[in-house]
Amino acid sequence: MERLEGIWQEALTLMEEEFADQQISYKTWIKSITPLTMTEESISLKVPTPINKTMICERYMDLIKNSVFYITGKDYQIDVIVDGDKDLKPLILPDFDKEERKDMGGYPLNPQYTFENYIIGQSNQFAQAAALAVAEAPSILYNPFFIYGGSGLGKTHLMNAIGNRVLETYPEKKVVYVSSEQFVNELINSIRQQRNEEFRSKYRTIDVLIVDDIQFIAGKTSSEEEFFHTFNSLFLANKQIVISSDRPPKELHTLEERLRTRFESGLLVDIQPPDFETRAAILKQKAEQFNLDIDYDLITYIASNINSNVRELEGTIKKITALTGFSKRPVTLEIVENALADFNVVNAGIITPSTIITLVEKHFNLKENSLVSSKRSKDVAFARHIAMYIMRELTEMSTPKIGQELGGRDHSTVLNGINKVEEAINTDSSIKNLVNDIIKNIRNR
Ligand SMILES: Nc1ncnc2c1ncn2[C@@H]1O[C@H](COP(=O)(O)OP(=O)(O)OP(=O)(O)O)[C@@H](O)[C@H]1O
Repeated sequence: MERLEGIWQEALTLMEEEFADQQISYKTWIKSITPLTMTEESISLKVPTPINKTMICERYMDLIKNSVFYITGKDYQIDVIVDGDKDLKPLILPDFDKEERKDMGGYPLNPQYTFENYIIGQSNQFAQAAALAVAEAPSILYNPFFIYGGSGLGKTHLMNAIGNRVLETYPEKKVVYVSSEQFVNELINSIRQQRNEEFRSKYRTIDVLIVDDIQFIAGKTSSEEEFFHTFNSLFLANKQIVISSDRPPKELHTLEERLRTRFESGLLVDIQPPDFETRAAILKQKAEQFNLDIDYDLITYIASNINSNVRELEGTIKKITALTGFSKRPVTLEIVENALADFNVVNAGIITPSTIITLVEKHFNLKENSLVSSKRSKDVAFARHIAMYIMRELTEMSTPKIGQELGGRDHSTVLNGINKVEEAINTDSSIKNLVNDIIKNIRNR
């Protein structure tokens, strides 16, 4: 047994390297394995759920076998056994007629939004891997699952992809996708029509509840109250809850504390604006989707002019398609510039964190890299706070990402810095002018 444990530890190290940035998948499928027994020919491994077994057998068997072979020089047979003691099987309701789903309310899922056509890059791979894990094993892995990020970065796409995949894999499950605005409207109508009970029973018999843009519920007391009860009853019944928001729960300032705590109790993932390669890949995919014949040079030209929002990338492709008259006319630079003009971005240049850092340092006459250093002198700390504030204003970066850019500071330090600058701007007009000047310089650089 000791030998097996040693082999397994080494195998884990090898396998972890293979997963590189996909730590969620590694933890979910590989780290959860317990080595059980070993004979001359075979090794048995224990996994927590039947879904883990399926995933191991279908996706990761070669990886495991190869890693064990690399360490032992022997081709062991690998047996996978589900841990019989834990009843972690997903709750499956009795037969559920697909037609009935139409009566479940909520928006219909968008069949165009799938995992297959979701382009993965550095900015979203963590969110995508976690979303896929949730879709493959609802109620088992990450509950609630909370996705946050700026507008147009693909949250709705991922949420729908989860719903579509759940229905594909578990057609008997009741999946409801709803925006928080729709939830609020339905609640108000049900109160008006004295149909509260109907509303409650509808929302409390769902297997997977997907709520988009939860920020709109924050501050609406009776809706929060109702949502809190819906959340609790689903959660206690081991049903999957997926939530999206434009910011992390901590920054939903008007949200009741108890809801915030509930949201934070599951897995929080963020989606960042896509990097250049991802933008180019998304544009390429969208161009194919619209049958657009466009050179890769022009794709990269668009990718370097639109730097934050996937919706705008998509809009540019749609505009180009319209400008070419839906004909097979080749796309020219002129057409592209024309399309980009709509988004007011031609030659606007990209505002990167390092541009902001450099210009703030120059403005305060600080040495290069002062803001990312560990220096905490008053003037450096003040300039750093200004940089945090400006990053929040001019980019779509989340506070953890801003912290990362500024020398690995944590989310609460960034939030604190931004709050200080906000306060100063509101009380001191010279600081307001100073910040505005720096922003102007960054924009006109
Ligand atoms: N990684 C991606 N791959 C392919 N398409 C994407 C990707 N990310 C976003 N999109 C597309 O960009 C458009 C906008 O995305 P989506 O509506 O999901 O954004 P969102 O984050 O929900 O925005 P909002 O907060 O404004 O509702 C959609 O058409 C979506 O398909």
